[in-house]
Amino acid sequence: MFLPAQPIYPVAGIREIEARVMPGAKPSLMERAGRAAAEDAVRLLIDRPGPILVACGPGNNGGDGFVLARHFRQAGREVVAAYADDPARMPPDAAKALADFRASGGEPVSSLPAAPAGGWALVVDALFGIGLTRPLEGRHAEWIGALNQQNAPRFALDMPSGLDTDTGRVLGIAFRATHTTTFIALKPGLLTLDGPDHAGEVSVQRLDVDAAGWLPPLGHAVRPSLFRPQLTPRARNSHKGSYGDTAILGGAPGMCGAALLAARAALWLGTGRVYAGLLDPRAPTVDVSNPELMLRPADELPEQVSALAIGPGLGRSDAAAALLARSVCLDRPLVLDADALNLLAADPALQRVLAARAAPTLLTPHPAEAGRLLASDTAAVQADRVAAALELSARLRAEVVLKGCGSVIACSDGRWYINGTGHPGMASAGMGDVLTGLLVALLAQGWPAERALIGAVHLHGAAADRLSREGIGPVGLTASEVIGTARGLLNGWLLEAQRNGG
Ligand SMILES: NC(=O)C1=CN([C@@H]2O[C@H](COP(=O)(O)OP(=O)(O)OC[C@H]3O[C@@H](n4cnc5c(N)ncnc54)[C@H](O)[C@@H]3O)[C@@H](O)[C@H]2O)[C@@H](O)CC1
Ligand SMILES: [K+]
Repeated sequence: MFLPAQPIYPVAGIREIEARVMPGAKPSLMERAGRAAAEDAVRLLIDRPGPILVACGPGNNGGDGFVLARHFRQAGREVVAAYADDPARMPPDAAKALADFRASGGEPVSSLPAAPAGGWALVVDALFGIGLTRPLEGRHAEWIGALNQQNAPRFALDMPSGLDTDTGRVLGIAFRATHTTTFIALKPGLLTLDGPDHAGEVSVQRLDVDAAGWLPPLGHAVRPSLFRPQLTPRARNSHKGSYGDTAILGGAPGMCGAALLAARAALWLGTGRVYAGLLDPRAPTVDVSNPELMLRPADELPEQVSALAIGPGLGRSDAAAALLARSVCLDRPLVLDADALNLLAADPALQRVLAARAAPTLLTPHPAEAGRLLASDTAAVQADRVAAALELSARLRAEVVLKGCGSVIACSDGRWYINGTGHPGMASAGMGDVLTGLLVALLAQGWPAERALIGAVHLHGAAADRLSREGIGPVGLTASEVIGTARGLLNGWLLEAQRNGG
């Protein structure tokens, strides 16, 4: 269960590792890649007889395709390799892979053949990998369009062609894989933005390369092992003061629900005492479904809380701005969400105060909020989510989660993570408020900022994933439902850690 975290490298990192490993590599990395991919295909994808279509491109990704095609030929499968570029311009390793394919009796065809009567057993995309530099067009784009129409498992080698390796952006058109086998290590483009919709299931074939040994990674895929050290049993001799006090600030007129959702999430995730400070003068004084919560006017909150969050339902009134300015000055772990981020974006002086805080600051923007904070826009943020999250983190000296498909967590020292849990059913009202509540609960219980952020983001998505496996979502999943399941998952992990000697 607590699998080690996997490193993620952008193109430059993969190239650096390859340059170090390749000179002495026997068999060549391409030979290893093609063979490993063929093994994955047999193990995971091919469930019927019939021919296999391999579309090969002009570079080394095409070379991987020819190695895979040769292995299938040698295993007695019928293979059609399609190749439409100039063989004279192939890089040497790929040219050798083509020659070996020919030596095995294969001969590439130069146009994409129509599917046989019974369909392809497998469609393999070996057109482009990490060397894609511009949008696909012309014949390559047509081929991808046609491959995407095939009623067969679709298998991408290293990257789905057309998907930018570093950012997950589709350049023109991209292959829609049911499975991607990626080589050496994960790449950000497989995990964020359009990546998950195009990569399908992802497996990593390391090709006997110890990537982290050659180049220490800055990026990692989020795994529970990253917060495993926090999963320690509660002491029997403890009391509610042992698990922190937290305050959620927000709840302007018409938006009390947001603050109450965050407060409920903080309570259900184990905080000792939870205050909700509400701006609405007509706000309820008790939450009848969670009478444990202490509801107060926003300006009457105790200042000695263990951690606080501001933003859910905050609005942008003068009172909200004053509350934010006060919160930033408290020497406590602080989560900023929603309109707290929008108010901060409009106040450069407050940004300077925030960046000088000694206690941890955690920001939970969606792309539009991140765009405002960076004085750019949503499109610019989405164009490179990892870079945007890192820039925000460095500028404001904060731990940041940039929400969205493949949430990116950035730390102010340059390390980053991409989360893989969650699904589109989470695109619904109140989901962000619940994340804020989960996060502040972990902070109040003493989790260090980075682990709390990783833990809350992972847990939030994992709870939604579990619910959708039970038929609750993706359609119609509500934020309230995530809270109870998140609690169940955290308790399950605690138990498991305990059983394993935690
Ligand atoms: N470098 C190596 O030794 C290894 C590479 N491997 C494979 O090789 C891939 C990288 O190989 P390459 O660097 O040759 O890159 P690719 O094979 O991804 O593609 C590069 C070629 O495509 C062209 N190109 C880029 N964008 C294009 C576009 N939009 N339209 C038309 N042509 C375009 C480039 O000019 C270049 O000729 C990896 O993804 C992996 O699959 C693996 O075999 C492992 C070892
Ligand atoms: K590919």
